[in-house]
Amino acid sequence: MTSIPVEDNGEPLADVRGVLAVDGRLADPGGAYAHLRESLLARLVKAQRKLPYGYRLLVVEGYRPPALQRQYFEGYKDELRGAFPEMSPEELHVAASRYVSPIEVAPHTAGAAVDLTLATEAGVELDMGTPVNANPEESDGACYTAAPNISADARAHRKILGAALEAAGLVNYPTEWWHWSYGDRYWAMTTNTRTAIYGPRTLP
Ligand SMILES: C[C@@H](N)C(=O)N[C@H](C)C(=O)O
Ligand SMILES: [Zn+2]
Repeated sequence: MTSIPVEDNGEPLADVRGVLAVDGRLADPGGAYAHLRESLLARLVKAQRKLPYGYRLLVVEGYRPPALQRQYFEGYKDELRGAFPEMSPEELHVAASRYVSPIEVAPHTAGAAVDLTLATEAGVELDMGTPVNANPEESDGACYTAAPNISADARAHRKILGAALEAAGLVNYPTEWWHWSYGDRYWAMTTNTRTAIYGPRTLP
């Protein structure tokens, strides 16, 4: 994926709070987690309008500073090393990359990816089969978007979420039902677009 060029269009990061419902479980003091590229946020607003009556998007994490992305990647690699001590460093890197992006291609550091779920108007989260951020080991693979080992309700909720977000132009990372992106390298690859339009940046 690193072969896909990035031509950042310079679009600013926008605050999601006050526009969509945002959950505070991963909040940082500066509010970085609640920022996304402007056009991605506009697409989420469109997606929310496509949801059935009474459903809302609930944003959990958007922009991630590079240092935090590295911390997530190394932390998960350490967890895997403890569980699978026989793995070589290369195998650990590949296995960790399934669930957390290595820094070179991380879409959250570009404000181009969002982790989100569905909730009621009152903010009660719907059953999606696993919590947001459940990893493949702890969820027995149920975090995969197309996993068969979830209830019919959870399947229906994933379908509703996916239909609204796809119609708004976002793409899903199939290891994680909650991870959607627009404008990053993974989006460019999936949509056959020549370049990604958002690269890594810092929050002013
Ligand atoms: C860690 C998880 N929430 C996540 O965001 N994973 C993707 C693949 C990422 O790090 O970009
Ligand atoms: Zn994500």
